[in-house]
Amino acid sequence: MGEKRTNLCHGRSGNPAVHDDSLIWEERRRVSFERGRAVPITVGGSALKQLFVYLRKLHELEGIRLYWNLLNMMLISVMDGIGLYLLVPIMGIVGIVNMNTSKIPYISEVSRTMKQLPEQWVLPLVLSVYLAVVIGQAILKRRQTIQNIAIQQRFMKYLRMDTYRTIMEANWLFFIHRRKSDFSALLTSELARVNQGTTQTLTLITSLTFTFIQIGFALLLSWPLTLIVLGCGLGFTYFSRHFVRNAKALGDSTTELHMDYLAGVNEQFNGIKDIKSNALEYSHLAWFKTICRQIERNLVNLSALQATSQLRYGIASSVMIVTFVYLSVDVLHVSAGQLMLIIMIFGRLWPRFSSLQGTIEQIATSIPAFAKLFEIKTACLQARDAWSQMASDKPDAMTIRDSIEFRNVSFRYDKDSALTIRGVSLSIPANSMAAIVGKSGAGKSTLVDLLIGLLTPEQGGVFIDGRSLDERSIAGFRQSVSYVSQEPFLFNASIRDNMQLVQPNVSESQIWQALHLAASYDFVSKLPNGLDTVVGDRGVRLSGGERQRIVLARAILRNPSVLILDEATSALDNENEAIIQTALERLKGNMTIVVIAHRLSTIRNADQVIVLENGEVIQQGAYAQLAAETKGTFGKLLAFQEPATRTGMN
Ligand SMILES: Nc1ncnc2c1ncn2[C@@H]1O[C@H](COP(=O)(O)OP(=O)(O)OP(=O)(O)O)[C@@H](O)[C@H]1O
Repeated sequence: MGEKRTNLCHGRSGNPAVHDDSLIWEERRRVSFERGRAVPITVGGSALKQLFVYLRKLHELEGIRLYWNLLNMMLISVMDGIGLYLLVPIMGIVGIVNMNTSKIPYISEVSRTMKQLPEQWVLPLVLSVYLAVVIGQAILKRRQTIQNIAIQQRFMKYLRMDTYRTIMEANWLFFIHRRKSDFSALLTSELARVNQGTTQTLTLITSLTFTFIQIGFALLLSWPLTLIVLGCGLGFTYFSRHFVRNAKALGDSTTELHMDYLAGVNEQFNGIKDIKSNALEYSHLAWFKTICRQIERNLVNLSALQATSQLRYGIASSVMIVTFVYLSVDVLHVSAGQLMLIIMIFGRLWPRFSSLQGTIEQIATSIPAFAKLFEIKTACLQARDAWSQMASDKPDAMTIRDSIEFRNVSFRYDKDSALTIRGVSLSIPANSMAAIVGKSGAGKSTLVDLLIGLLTPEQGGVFIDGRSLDERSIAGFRQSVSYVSQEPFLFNASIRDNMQLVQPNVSESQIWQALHLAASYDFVSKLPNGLDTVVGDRGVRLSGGERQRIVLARAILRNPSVLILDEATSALDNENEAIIQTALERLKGNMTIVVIAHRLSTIRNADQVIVLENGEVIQQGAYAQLAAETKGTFGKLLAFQEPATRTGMN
């Protein structure tokens, strides 16, 4: 069950100063938290532009449906206004208030018409119209809510698909330089916030529509008072703009914290065995406590900000109502009906301002998520894998007839670092077996990554059958490669599912045949559930050697033109290694095999051995020929391993 991994946890666990470790994490979190707060924010800046990019996309996707939705909203607002409007004559008719409606436009005509009707009909008629309007509005509202959700979810699906595809199409170098958990955070919490931001923006549009229509009705009822309310509302919104700025700053630190939280948690659970075996639980607990505290503080600050902003609107609302009532009664001497209207207008309009403010603050908190999405997507597009630029459908696999050649290939990981591969030239004939050996860090895996086209040479080129491995040929070439990495990966599914992943229509007998070739037949057939055994997270329920053999069987099942094994037999015992050697010998005539092995007994049957040192090929030739050169690097490596081989220790 030897779980192998290379992550930051592992690096940290190697540090004996466990408590210093947690301090470093504390500092990192503090810096990242403060960075989130200290960033100079301009809500009118590029972040807002990114929100508009996505709104434009939403518009592109929904087109006419968005306008229908808007129209629906307007209808609802109009009905809301009519409902409110009808209340006035109703109250007059039933005598709740003694009001003079002659100065209110339209109402006076309606009252006059109603006076001509038989008295017993008036109230039922008005109430029926009122009921019809309110019910109609409720039905429309229901429809609009469903439409809104449908629009949001369609947009969410688009965002998910588009983001996932864009990330998947980025090249390997991009993934090397990025924290993988940031993609998980983006596809989960950050997209949820983007969804919330879009929802809030739609809500803002709805609220604005409602507000404008209600302002229209209010202007009809009493334009001077409406203008006063409007002036106060706008002034108040202007003086509350710092709340929006602070909400965005808190949104920034929320994004940082989500990403750090997910990165840390992922790392720790991937490295749980190291944590438990080295008793590092407490240092990680300290980190977890710190980040939880920061998340808590962040959310409390956000709620406090929103509550303070609403409190200010609440206080302003009371002060203004008191002032209006005083002015209306004592200074303007308005009628009871008019006063009723003033209170109704105020009661309807003022909450609109505070809800608009609240919505704008919520949009501001989600803007950093839009910005993050935009940033990662742009980086992915800039690092788009050459093959994905050419192929939108799965291309056909390529058959290699002649050779794979490296012509004077040089490569470095970062532009400021030294070359990792230096002027390598070599040729691997089709259907032969080549072994790449060398000390740790010599550049073997990098060479293989260049061969597969995961990395692009800085100088020189890789040629397949004399044709450069470029964006036109790479997609087909990748289809013909099976690669078994140093850390064999299995999905948390059954052995059968893991096999079908590479060949969906494979038959049971083909699976057993591949398992047989990979020396796995015996142990799989002895498992109580056979092929249906679930292997656990990354294959954790299997031993390291068993995992390697299943992954090897999966690679063979694909029937590739090129089979690449990067330290794929390191965890096997001598008996199983011998079985795999025989299998490779059998496969050799049908496919090109490239093997990286520290254990030199694995490559005894190789047609060609390539010895790397510091990224250069220092020896190349048949196994026996290089073994005979006892002063050469290969001869020395062999001499070093031979005693161990003799005593069966490797
Ligand atoms: N992602 C990376 N970024 C920067 N440098 C890297 C990266 N991956 C590898 N290197 C460096 O490139 C050099 C060659 O690494 P590589 O993994 O190819 O060696 P290797 O021969 O396969 O080693 P091993 O046998 O230990 O797996 C090493 O010095 C390593 O530090």
